[in-house]
Amino acid sequence: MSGYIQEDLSPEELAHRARLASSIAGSVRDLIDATVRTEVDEADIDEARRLIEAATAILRKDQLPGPFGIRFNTDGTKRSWGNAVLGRRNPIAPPVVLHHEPDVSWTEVELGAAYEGPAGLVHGGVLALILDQLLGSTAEYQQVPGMTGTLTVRYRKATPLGRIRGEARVDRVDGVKTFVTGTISVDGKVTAEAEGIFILPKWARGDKSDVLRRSVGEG
Ligand SMILES: CCCCC/C=C\C/C=C\C/C=C\C/C=C\CCCC(=O)SCCNC(=O)CCNC(=O)[C@H](O)C(C)(C)COP(=O)(O)OP(=O)(O)OC[C@H]1O[C@@H](n2cnc3c(N)ncnc32)[C@H](O)[C@@H]1OP(=O)(O)O
Repeated sequence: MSGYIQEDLSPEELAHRARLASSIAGSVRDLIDATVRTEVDEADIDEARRLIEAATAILRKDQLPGPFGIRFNTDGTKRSWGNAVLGRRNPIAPPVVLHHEPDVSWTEVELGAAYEGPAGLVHGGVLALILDQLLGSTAEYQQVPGMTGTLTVRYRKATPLGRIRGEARVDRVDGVKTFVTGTISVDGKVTAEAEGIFILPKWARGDKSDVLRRSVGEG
């Protein structure tokens, strides 16, 4: 399967690239929030556009031919820096930082104006996006990874924009299928519940899944 790349970078080089990735993505994320909320006049919009287009031209000077892919590091960690939820380099990603404990994986993330659905509330698709990754990464961390086969979300209460907490646990494993449950909560109250069935695809069964199972955690 293409897009999975082994890269041998020194820890110093990796740390350096991580800093660069986070800094540019953070600036663009701030730009997205500023764009959603700006009230400036046309002259300021024109000036801002000129500067943004100049910045884009600088970044376009040297580009990957396609998406970032998933890169495996020598220490066994991997980088999914283009990932839509976790991607360190991806300003569309909230970004979600996952914490894995023996029985539970969790995240706390601040969702601002760019993630709005109903007025003042988090878009349901954004919650599903976060739950998909959280539940999928939980399965991966427990060494029973898979692609999302089915994700079911029950929205119990509206989720206001701001700080949310996600939690997930592996419920059971049945052959190549891992069943994971999770919640989104705000101020200790559950606003959404999910169940995901993660399936190890045929192409990743056997020896390849051993490689994958050893490569957990984001570098
Ligand atoms: C270097 C190696 C790398 C290997 C990587 C491999 C896997 C891990 C991938 C990622 C893990 C990492 C992190 C996870 C974190 C992220 C979460 C987000 C992940 C995504 O964003 S991912 C994108 C959205 N996702 C898709 O793009 C899936 C498209 N789809 C397919 O790729 C296939 O459709 C697949 C694989 C789902 C199944 O295909 P298949 O041919 O392998 O399965 P097969 O027929 O063998 O069925 C086996 C058993 O699963 C049952 N079954 C089949 N399909 C089901 C379904 N949909 N729901 C419930 N159960 C289902 C059968 O009924 C049978 O059950 P039973 O054994 O009981 O009969």
